[in-house]
Order: sequence, then C-alpha cells, then structure tokens
Amino acid sequence: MTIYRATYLHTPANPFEADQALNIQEDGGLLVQNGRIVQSGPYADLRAAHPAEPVEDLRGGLLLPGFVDTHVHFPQVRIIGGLGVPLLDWLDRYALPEEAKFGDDAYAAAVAREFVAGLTRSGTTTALVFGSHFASAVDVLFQEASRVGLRTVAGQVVSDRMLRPELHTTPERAYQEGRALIEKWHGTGRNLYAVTPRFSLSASEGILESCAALMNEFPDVRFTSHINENLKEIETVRELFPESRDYLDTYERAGLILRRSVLAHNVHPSERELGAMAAHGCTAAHCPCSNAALGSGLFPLKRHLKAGVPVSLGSDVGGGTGFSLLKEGLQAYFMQQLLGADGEPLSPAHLLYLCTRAGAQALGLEGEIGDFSVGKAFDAVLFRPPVGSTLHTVLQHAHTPERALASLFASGTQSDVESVWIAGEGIYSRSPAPEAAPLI
Ligand SMILES: Nc1nc2[nH]cnc2c(=O)[nH]1
Ligand SMILES: [Zn+2]
Repeated sequence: MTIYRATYLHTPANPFEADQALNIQEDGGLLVQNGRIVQSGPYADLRAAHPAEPVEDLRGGLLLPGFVDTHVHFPQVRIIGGLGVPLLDWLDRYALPEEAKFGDDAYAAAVAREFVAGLTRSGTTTALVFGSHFASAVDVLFQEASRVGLRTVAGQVVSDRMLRPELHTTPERAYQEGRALIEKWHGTGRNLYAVTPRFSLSASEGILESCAALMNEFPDVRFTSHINENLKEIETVRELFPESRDYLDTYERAGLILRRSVLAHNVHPSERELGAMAAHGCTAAHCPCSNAALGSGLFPLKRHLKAGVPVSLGSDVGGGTGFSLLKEGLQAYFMQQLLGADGEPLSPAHLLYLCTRAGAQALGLEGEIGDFSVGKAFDAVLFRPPVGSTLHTVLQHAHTPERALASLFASGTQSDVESVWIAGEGIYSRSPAPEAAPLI
C-alpha cells in the first residue's frame, strides 16, 4: 500500500445539482492498495492509522482525478490545426485524406503511439475514441493503448457513402469486422468497444442496421457518433432521411440510442431531440474548441441541463485543437460567458466535473473512475508547473485551492503535467527539465 500525500480536489457530487460539490483536501492523503483507493481524507488521519506505509509526497502540486475525454479521433493527431473552413469542407480537405492512410498498419502504429502518448501526457486516463475505418488500424490502436495502459473505449468507424471510396464499407463487412474486434478487445484489459457509425450523413440505413445488430448481439458494448454539429450537415441528413423526424431519429429508428450512447456536439438540437435524449438517458459530448475552430456554433448547455440531458467533454482532436481537457474546460467557460443570459455560468467545480466524473458517467464507468471516492481506481494526474513558469507564479499566490484550480484551467497545458497514474500504475512522469544552459 502507498499513501499519496497531496492537495487534491475532486467532484464526487454533480455541481449542476448540488452546492459545495467541489471536495478539497488541502493536505490530503489517499491510501492506495492494488490500484484502488481504500482510504481518503486528511493526511494526518491516514498517517496515524498507517504509520508504516510508504508515503509518496506530492505536495506543491494539484492532484486531480484522471481526465475522461468522451470524443477524440485516433487518426486525426497529425492534422490538428487545420483551420479556416467549416465541417464538411474540413472533412474533405484535412480529415478524410489523412484517414485514408490508415490502411497501412505501419502508419497506423506510428500515429497510435503519438495518439496514446498525447492523451496520457495531457492527463487523460480514459478516452472514448473514434477509431479508424480500417479494422486493422483499430486493432493497432487497442494494442498500443493496452501496452501503455490507457483506459480505451473505441471502435471501427463505419460508413458507406459521401466520404472517399477507400473509407466505405458494406453492412455485411461492417458487421463481420466489428464482431471480430468486439470478440478480441471488448472487456480485454482496460478496453471496451464502441459501435461507431461516422454520422448519418455517411451511414445508410443498412450500415445503421449493422451497427444495431452488433449492439443487440453484444449488449455491453457502447455507442458513439456525431449529431447536430453543423447546419449544412443537419440539412443534408434531413434530405437523406426524409422519413425521420430529425437527426436523432435517424439513430433512434435503428435502435442505437441507449443510456450509454454518447453523441458528440449536439450544437443545434431541437426541443424534441433534447427531450428524447433525456428520456433515453444518453449523453452529449461537448467539444468547445472544435465547435469554435470549425465555426459550428455555441453549445446550448443551459438547454441541455434544463431538458435533463447529461453533458461531458471531448477534445475532438483534430477538429479540436489539442488533447488538453483543461483547454476544453476553459473554452467551455468562454462559450457560456459569451452566450450571456442564455449561457450557463461555469465555476471551477463545474469544469472539473465535466473533465472527470461526467465522462465516467457517460461511459457507465462511474463506479470505477471519475473521482477519488473510496473504492475507485487510483486514476490521477498531478499538475506541477515548471518552476519559473507563469502558472507556477500564479499558483504560488493563489489564496485557496479553488482559486488554484481556476488558474489551472485558465493557463494549464500538457507541460504542467508532472505525473499520471492509471489503476495505481505510473503511466507517465515528466523527465526533469534539462539544466538551463549557462547564459554566457
Ligand atoms: N468534428 C468532426 N465532425 C465529424 N462528423 C463526421 N466526422 C467528423 C469528424 O471527423 N470530426
Ligand atoms: Zn468528431
């Protein structure tokens, strides 16, 4: 067993529903055994109860639960920063040409290393991953995620129209390839499978039915897709599915919307869709940097909360501009500020919840991860800005841990991550900064 001594913060309660939801231990202790938290609270209490246990002293930083990214594209690491065009043009110009390269396993393996490292070094310990259209590349992703130890919920992206021929499949092949991947990876180690049609624009009823067949045969798998991101996309889907009431209905009619379905974006939902999503209990994965970068729109968080639709966060790399959920939290805060009276004011507690427990709940993993309650896995990220950095200065002068958390969201980046643990296992540790070269 090990006692981790730290200033730690987490949100075991939902700050959108409860006051004082931010739980802070200024000089706290987490007793970890076999990767699980067996006791937590003031360090002095834990030390008194366990005088002989080794202590890992993490004071001087901020220890948070590992981040849960509920929407991120494996094949899009190298195209981060493709700016200047809206979604459908962005797909044609940046995303699809890159994704067409993933039939080459060596290429897929190289990007898988970059992708998994990018997530873990940003403090993400669980990710719902939009995989590749190529089954072999999805296999490569699961292999790399398993090698590193990242909790991964991923699946083969399936479509049969309007992308590029090499990315199209058939309902029969989608079923067969999906089935083989589920049998090999769903429930293997820290991996789960998510059935993943790209979006209704590129997935015919036949493809959506093959997705439903997999979900019926393997009821424990998850589901994710895109919805209501861009006005032109929505209009095209309406033309393609004239018999559907709306975008959500294209998935509902196929039986794809369940409690653990995660729908990315949902920037332009109808009231009917919000009501139906709340009734299904499914989640909207809000991707603020992507929505801003592609000009998709300002996310109606208040309408989601009023309708009772749970919201989690996603980086949406590469439509999004990086892996850091700190940045997504900050962008979410900006968006809600800009919405004025229609916005939902977000406190540091809201932001931390959106980056952690909200994602755990979206994936049906809230019993396992998402906060530091006793019984949860020790998935954690220690933020300790490099000495001399501006954030280091700001944190030194923060009057309370809550103010420090706010400053972390305001200017924290991947370089401020010192260590990451998953199930108590050290996954990443920042190498000590090279000695500054003498000035002369
Ligand atoms: N942001 C985003 N939206 C999509 N809709 C369909 N595919 C994509 C994608 O790759 N990124
Ligand atoms: Zn996406």
